[in-house]
Amino acid sequence: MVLFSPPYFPQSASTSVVSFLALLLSGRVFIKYWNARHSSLNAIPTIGHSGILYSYLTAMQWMSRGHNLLQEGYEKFGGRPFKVATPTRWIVVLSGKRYVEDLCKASNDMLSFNEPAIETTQGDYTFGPGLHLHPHHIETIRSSITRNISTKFDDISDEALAALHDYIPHSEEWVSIPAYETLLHLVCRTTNRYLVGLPLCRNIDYLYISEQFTIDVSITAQKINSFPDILKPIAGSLFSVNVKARIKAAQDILAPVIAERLEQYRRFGLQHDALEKDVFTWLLESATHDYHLSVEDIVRRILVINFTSIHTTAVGLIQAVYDLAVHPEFVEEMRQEAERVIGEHGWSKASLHKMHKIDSFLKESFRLNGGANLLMIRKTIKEWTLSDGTVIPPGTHVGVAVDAMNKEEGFRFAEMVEGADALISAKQSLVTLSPEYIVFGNGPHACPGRFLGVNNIKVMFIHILLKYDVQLEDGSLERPSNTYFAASTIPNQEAKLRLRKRAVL
Ligand code: HEM
Repeated sequence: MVLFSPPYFPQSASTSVVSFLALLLSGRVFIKYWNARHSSLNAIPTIGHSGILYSYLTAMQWMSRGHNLLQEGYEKFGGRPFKVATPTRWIVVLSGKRYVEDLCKASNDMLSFNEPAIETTQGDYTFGPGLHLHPHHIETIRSSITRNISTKFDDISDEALAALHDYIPHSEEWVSIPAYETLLHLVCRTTNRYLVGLPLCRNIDYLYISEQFTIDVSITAQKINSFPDILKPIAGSLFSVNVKARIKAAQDILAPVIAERLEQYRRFGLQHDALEKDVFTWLLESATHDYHLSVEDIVRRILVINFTSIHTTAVGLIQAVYDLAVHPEFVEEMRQEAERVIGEHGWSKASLHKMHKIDSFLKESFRLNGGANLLMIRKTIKEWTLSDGTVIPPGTHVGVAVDAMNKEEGFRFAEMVEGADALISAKQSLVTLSPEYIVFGNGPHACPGRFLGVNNIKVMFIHILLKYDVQLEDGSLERPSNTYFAASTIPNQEAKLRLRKRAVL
């Protein structure tokens, strides 16, 4: 019989190992302490607690009070840079035109967009390695996805109408709908009609995956991020099971279409007329490596495009419809504009550009209730000196307190559509980037999908505006409150909307 016994370490050897590890640990703690004491971060004022230990008290509040901390810092330091402790690191918070311009001017070897983005999503474990290495899908969004909006405008509009028909009970009376859920479904179907086309965009399982993928990735990344770097590979493989299952389920649905498209591409190349104008072809157009031409890689990139587009677009639409419900005084003015432009120029992408009042309304809605209260997050690669002389050490996360910066003024629709301001708003539309208006970020990494997102929001918003009277459930004019979580702003998920079909159409 073999007796299993614990491995034998002579007493002195095990004591030496323990002493060595303890020495290593205290060395690390000492280096961290020394670096913290001598970091140039200490010269930047702090909101909340700043001591090496006390800062953890603020870090613990970040998840529930991040929004308040940013607002308090913005007010206390009058728009000058400040820092705030979060559970994983210090973040240096900037605000205002001057610092946004500093961010935009900094080169890619000074500030990294990708590092914090990969960290936040734990992309290597969630999306899978390779996606960030050659992110050609961003080129797909910048080129083909943006270029084809005009050509496929009728499809987008058709799907928005079909989805409204399916999701809103048919009645001549007022009907009540859960706002968040219904508008999210509407966005998901409309966006996917453009991306993957019929019949996939109505496949319930595919739609469910498209909506859930963002949530799965966010939850998984949070779990992985709660582990120290050294344990992340283990946490990554343990916690990414759900995301992997979701990718596999998407692959089961999309594989036949992708396999057929790849076959057509190999036989005829990209010039073949029979190649549909959709995301499958567009991804082939911007592919740069052989592995991009595989079913698995294409599925992952379609999910990532959904990840970047569905919830961002839905937040924009939901907040805009809440604003519509609480600002009945602007409804007639916008309806008249939409009807006049459609009457004179038809219903097309070009016509949307002529609807300045609707653009201004949406711009205000986006400005006051975006999807995040900290944007343009970057990580310093080298020591970075701001234009006011503030020095930020390498390896620091910086971001812009967009919400605090935007909320200085209330809903400015009336001023924007009257007098001189109307001219300004016509020139600076919702998609125009500027250092004062950063809902789509700014600089080299400004949102490449904003043209599609805004086009789709306008199409859905205008259909709702023209087809329905919209109220909050009890006719209340009080805007449904947002939920704030760390740096995210989530539109109210409980509010109900009352809709009544308009008699005129
Ligand atoms: C209309 C709603 C949208 C909003 C509010 C929005 C907002 C943003 C913001 C704030 C950024 C970061 C910019 C920065 O840090 O400078 C961003 C980046 C990005 N967005 Fe959007 N977005 C929207 C829609 C979309 C859509 C529809 C797509 C895809 C079709 C998309 C794809 C992306 C991608 C790929 C990036 C990363 C760009 C890069 O790596 O350089 N977004 N978006």
